[in-house]
Amino acid sequence: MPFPRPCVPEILGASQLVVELGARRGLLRHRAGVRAVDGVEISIAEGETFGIVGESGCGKTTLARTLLGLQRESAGEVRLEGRVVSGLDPRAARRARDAIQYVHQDPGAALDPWWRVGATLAEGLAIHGVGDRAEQQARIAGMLRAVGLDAALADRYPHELSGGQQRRIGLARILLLRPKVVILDEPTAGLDLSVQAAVLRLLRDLRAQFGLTYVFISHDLSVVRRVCDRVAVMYLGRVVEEGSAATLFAEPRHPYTRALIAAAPHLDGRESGPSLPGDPPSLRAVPPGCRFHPRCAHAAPSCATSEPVREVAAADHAVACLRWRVLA
Ligand SMILES: Nc1ncnc2c1ncn2[C@@H]1O[C@H](COP(=O)(O)OP(=O)(O)OP(=O)(O)O)[C@@H](O)[C@H]1O
Repeated sequence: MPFPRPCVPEILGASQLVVELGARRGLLRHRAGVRAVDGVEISIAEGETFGIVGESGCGKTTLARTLLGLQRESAGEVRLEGRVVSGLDPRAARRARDAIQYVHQDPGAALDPWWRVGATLAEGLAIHGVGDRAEQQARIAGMLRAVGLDAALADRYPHELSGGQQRRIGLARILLLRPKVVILDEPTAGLDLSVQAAVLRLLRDLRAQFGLTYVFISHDLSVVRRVCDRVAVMYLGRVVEEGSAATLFAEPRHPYTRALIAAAPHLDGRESGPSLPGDPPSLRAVPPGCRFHPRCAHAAPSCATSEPVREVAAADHAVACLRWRVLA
């Protein structure tokens, strides 16, 4: 049975997506591959933060690489902004998906240790033929400020930056390419709680500033529950459950989702995870009667929703309020 979906336009989607890895087909030796992605159907709405969770090895990274065009699909299709972008050769596949960028889970790995940060950032712009040297430098300085860093950091080498600063540089690097969809692979892994909160707040601000859609891959269910509008749960290459974060964590239906939530520390119904400075102190502390979602463009009289919608996720609100808009 298909999962309920929000009524805002899809920006990125996949149907019947299958990815087999490691298969060998020869005359004498034949080796079956691993179905790392097995019939996945997803539809990600413009402007939302879509979480993908599941245990190690369930296929999250392979799905992300396939959406990006770095891994060829064995069957099925990938859609970006209403166009089918699958079934192409690797270079064409990646080119067709310029609007999707990936933030690596190890930000240091995406930076060349021998290059100053500014040179790495400029290289991305040069490859995409953006501006002359002066314009590139101006854009880099502006983007470093947008991610909360001093422009002077462009002169540093990666090892001269903290983990949090490296993550911000990783974000600056891909945002310079003006993506519409950003795949964040474990964006808070290895950070202490206060740095996690700062990174999550930055991600939220950047989403609003640049009109981004996020695909948020994480093992940390407390962070996923806090920042994602909708969540897909993967198990053995399949999406076994998908729904709004609020509903999925409150009333998980699939036994695997229940087990995953039961195994997660601090997910006993209390607010958990890093608090985000600048957020409402607690979503639950918003007085009942607030009738519009933070990202709904409609004030109470014109909004079709009658619930205290700050307590539900954006996707639920999107379903309830047909005129829901993303304020980017
Ligand atoms: N190149 C490959 N050849 C064969 N099998 C692979 C290859 N890469 C990954 N796999 C297998 O595919 C499955 C999915 O791997 P994937 O890395 O996508 O999982 P994941 O959910 O991202 O894991 P993690 O959370 O640990 O990063 C695993 O069983 C893995 O062993």
